[in-house]
Order: sequence, then structure tokens, then C-alpha cells
Amino acid sequence: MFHGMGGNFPSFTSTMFQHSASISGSVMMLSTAYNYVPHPVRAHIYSLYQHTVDLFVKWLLSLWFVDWFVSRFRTVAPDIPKIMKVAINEYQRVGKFHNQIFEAADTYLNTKISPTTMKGLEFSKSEKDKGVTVSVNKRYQTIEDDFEGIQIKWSLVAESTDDESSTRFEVSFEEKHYGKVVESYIPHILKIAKELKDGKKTLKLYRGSGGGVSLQHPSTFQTLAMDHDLKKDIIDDLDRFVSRRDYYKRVGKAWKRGYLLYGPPGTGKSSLVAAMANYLNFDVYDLELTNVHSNCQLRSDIDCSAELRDRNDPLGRPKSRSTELTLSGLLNVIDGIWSCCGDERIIIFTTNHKDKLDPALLRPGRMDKHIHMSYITPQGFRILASNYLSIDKHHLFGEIEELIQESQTTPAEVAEEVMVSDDADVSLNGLVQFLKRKLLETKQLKEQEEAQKALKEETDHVTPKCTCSKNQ
Ligand SMILES: Nc1ncnc2c1ncn2[C@@H]1O[C@H](COP(=O)(O)OP(=O)(O)OP(=O)(O)O)[C@@H](O)[C@H]1O
Repeated sequence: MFHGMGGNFPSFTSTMFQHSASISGSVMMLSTAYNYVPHPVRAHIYSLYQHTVDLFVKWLLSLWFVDWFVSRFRTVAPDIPKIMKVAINEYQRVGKFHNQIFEAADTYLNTKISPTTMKGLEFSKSEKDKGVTVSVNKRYQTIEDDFEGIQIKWSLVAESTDDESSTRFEVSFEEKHYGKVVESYIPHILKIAKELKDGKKTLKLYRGSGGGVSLQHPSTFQTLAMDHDLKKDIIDDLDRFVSRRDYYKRVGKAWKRGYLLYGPPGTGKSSLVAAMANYLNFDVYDLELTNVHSNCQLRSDIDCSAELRDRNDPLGRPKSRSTELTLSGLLNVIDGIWSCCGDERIIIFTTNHKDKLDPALLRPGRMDKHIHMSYITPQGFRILASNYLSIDKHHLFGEIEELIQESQTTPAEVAEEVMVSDDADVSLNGLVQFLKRKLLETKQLKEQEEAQKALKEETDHVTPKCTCSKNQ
């Protein structure tokens, strides 16, 4: 405590020394000047100084106290979380590249917004997008995410100087989850962002070596007239295939799968290909082999970014021009498609005559799964009735199902009949007449075939006799 004025005031310099041992010569000069300052003003300066020192001491004390408190608290409650903050830059200056994690996070976080609680909502739709994109101006807020019990906070920071501007996400989470965030959470974001992007992409259909056109085939697994168990089996197989990237990598196999769809015309082979493409969001490269006349043409028709190599040539040189399409040329190309493309690939062969295919084509590794597309079944008919006529029962269903089981009718034929009218009575009556006619024709055809067979057997039976008599 200090009293009075003038001589009663401790000198400026001596007071300073009480609080700090590191006073420089410049302060000495100040103290000399201070002696010339009138007493009332000195009192004012002194009280100001005293106030500042008090504040400084209190600040130091509070720091010390907080530190002491936190350390005490940690002893009592050692689980107090240590928060870690990581930056994800939009543009990586070192290495000069656009950061894919930033882009993926930007897409991913749009799935975490709550339209009712968040500010800065934005709606957008590009020409290619199928639906409206709802996003949020992330600069305005912190977005919270929960990944397998880990709480993660995201905020977008944008900074700019005269020379440059930079944008980054700051991600905070508990330090102990660092490993999981790097190994699982970030890959999860990349995967979801890719799926979101793919979900919006327009499927392309490529024919020959020309450019792609939009694939607008409406066929889906829901609309396919096919037995439920077979449908489920195919969907499960596709799901298993696309989710096994790491598996294929681990066992050292190319990530590919081959399907063979076989059955009579009009049983839905092309429809199933479209349903698979729509389900997986895969583009379709369509090649009609009956129009391919040489190995060379086959190679040039397959639009693949890498040049296909001859598997028989140890140096992998491109195969010489060939004037005919051969089985080995076809196998070469199939195996080449697998090896030239890194990502997941599915190749689907469709044929009306499986029995005419060479076993080399059918072996697992080329055609892993064979799917028989059969004539329509009662279950398939109900799917078509539901799709085309929006009905799941009708008094003609029983009769139709019996006729279907007796005749060999394709889904394409049934589809043609049920789309004749929107009136279910009209369409289904038409279908009954069609099936009866078909059954009659089939019976007549069968009778004719049997008659021809009998005639042939009779002739065969008679012919040796003649031969014999000739020899004699
Ligand atoms: N299983 C099915 N489910 C639903 N619709 C089908 C089915 N099969 C055929 N259709 C209908 O018949 C039309 C022709 O079928 P699709 O071209 O898929 O048969 P396909 O077996 O590929 O014939 P092809 O062997 O002649 O190429 C389709 O556009 C669709 O309307």
C-alpha cells in the first residue's frame, strides 16, 4: 500500500523493480522524466499503472488457477476428453493438387444437414442431376456427425489475403479416435460421396466404338417378371460382388464377374441386363457378336482405354490382323477386358442356345454364374399384371395361371397382351384367348411332329429291307 503524494510516492523506477527484474535503460529515462511530472498527474499515472499491474497479476493467477484446476480435475476424472483438430485443405499447396477428401466431405456433409435447424440452405439442380440437391452454406455453422459412436464436428474456414485465398474444413474429435477417423471414417466419407455422385450420374449405353448415349431402359428388378428366389439370388450376388473390392485385392484376382443369361427369345435377357445396370449404376457397353466378322473388328469395337494384348504373345504385342472371328480371338478379348480395366467389371453374355457355346467360354472365371431365363410362370404373370394393370387379383387369374403352366409362353408375349387395354377385363380376356390359341397351336404342332416322327420311323424300318434286297 502506498500513501500521499510526492516524496510519499515510491519512485516509479523502484516500483517497477518490485514487479520485474528486467527493466531496461529506457525505463530509467522514463523515470527521470517522471520526476518532472506534476504531482496530481503523477498520482493519476500511478493509479493507472497500479490498475494494469493488478490486472496482469490477476490474469497470471487465473491462468495458474485454471491450470491447477484442470490438473486436479484430471486426477479426479482422468477421462476428460482431449480434443484434436485436423485441417482438410481444399487445395494442397504442397504437391499442388485438389484434395479429394475436401471434395468428398463437401458432398458427404450435405447428407448431415437438418433443413429445420440449419441456416444457409441452398437448393440446386444441374441438367444431369435426377433430383434436387439440398446443400448448406457450411461457412455459417458447425455440422455435427456421429460415426460409430464417435462425435465429429466439422466447420468450414475460408481465409483470404491480398495474394491468395484458402478454404479448409476443420474437423474436431477426441484424440483417442484418431486411428479410427483415419482408417475408417475418412474412407467411409469417400465411399458415400462416390455413391452419391454415382446415384446422380446418367447411365450410358455404348455401342461399338462410338460414343455413349443415355441408357433410359426402365427395367428394374421390381418390374422383371421372374421368380422371387431367382431375383433375390441375383441381387445378392451383385451386392456381394460390388462390396468385395478388398477381398479381390487380397486374393490377387481381378475384380470382375461374368454372367451368362440363356433362354428363348422374349424371356427378358436384355431386360435383366438393363435391370442390373440400373441397380448398380453401371454404364453398359453393348456388343452384338453376330455382327462381328473378325477378331480385328471385335478388338476395335470394344472401347477400352487400354490396348488389349495377345495373351499368347509372351511380349504382349497386339495381335496381328485376323480376317475371321475365332473362339481364341473372342477369349483373348474377354480376358483382355478383364486385365485392361482396373475397377469393377461385369460381363454378361446372352444367348438363345447355351448348348451351342464352347465349354471354354462357359468355365468359371469367364462365366461365373449361369442364369436360365425361362418361359413365364404364374409368379411372373402376377408381377406383369401388377406392373401393367395395377391389380393383384382378378377372377381370370386362376384360369390364366393354368394355361400358362400348360403352354410355353414368354413374358414378352404376356406383356404384349396385357398392354392392349387399361381395362383389366379386356386385357385379361384377350390373354385367355391368346393362351388358348397358343395351346391349340402347340398341340397341333406336337401332333404334326409326332406324325412326322412315326412316318420317319416307318420309313427307316422299311429302308433296310430295300437295301438288303438290293444287295441280294
Ligand atoms: N422377364 C420379363 N419381365 C418383364 N418384362 C419382360 C420380361 N421378358 C420380356 N419382357 C418384355 O418383353 C420385351 C422383350 O424382352 P427382352 O428383349 O428383354 O427379351 P430377350 O430375352 O432379351 O429377347 P431376345 O433373346 O430376343 O433378345 C421387353 O421389353 C419387356 O417389355
